[in-house]
Amino acid sequence: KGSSKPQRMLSYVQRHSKRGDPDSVISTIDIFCRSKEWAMNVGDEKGLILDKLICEANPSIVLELGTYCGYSSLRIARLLPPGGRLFTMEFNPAYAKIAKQIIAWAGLESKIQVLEGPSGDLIPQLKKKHAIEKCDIIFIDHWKDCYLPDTKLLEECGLIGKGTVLIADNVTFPGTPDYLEYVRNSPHYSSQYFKSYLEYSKTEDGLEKSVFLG
Ligand SMILES: Oc1cc(-c2ccc(F)cc2)cc2nccnc12
Ligand SMILES: [Mg+2]
Repeated sequence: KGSSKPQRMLSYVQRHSKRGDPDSVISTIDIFCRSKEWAMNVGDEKGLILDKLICEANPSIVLELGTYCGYSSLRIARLLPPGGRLFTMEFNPAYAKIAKQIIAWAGLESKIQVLEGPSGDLIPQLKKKHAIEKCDIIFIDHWKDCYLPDTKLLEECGLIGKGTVLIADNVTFPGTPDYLEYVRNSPHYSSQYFKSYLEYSKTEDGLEKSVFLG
């Protein structure tokens, strides 16, 4: 049977990072991914850009599409103001299970809620089930062909309001052409590309920041 990469990442975190210290957990995951096994976290280079965008927006409610092992959940939640909340959606139950343990190890479980299931099913439940009005920031980092349909669904559900900031990972590699075309050509969004590199690699990638204008 053997272990999975997420399981090996969790073990490495529990052995090499300081419990209750999100920065220690984040840097430990980056060391694991650089020295042991590459993994699809947003990573430290794009992560620094994400940090800056989160701090600038000072968000209360953040939605993340694509939890994986919880790396970006930690990056986001550690910067939230008191009372701020992160809701993160993960389709893969094995990933969600590991993410919850990494989030707990880092001591951020009170700020993060991991929602398991397809984002297309979970998004329409957010308002009623989680008393969410509008999202301040939406970090999109799941399957590339879901970026655009989920953005349209979020608009239809009234979860995107004037000033909502969409931040999308991997818009260059693996690439999300239909999503980019939409946010860059829509009169309702003001978009900006932050050039960087694919996590733990030399390939170009970047984050697209799109502000909803109303
Ligand atoms: O950041 C990412 C990178 C990759 C990815 C795929 C193939 C490669 F060769 C390299 C990197 C996939 C991802 N899927 C979901 C969310 N984020 C991802
Ligand atoms: Mg990604």
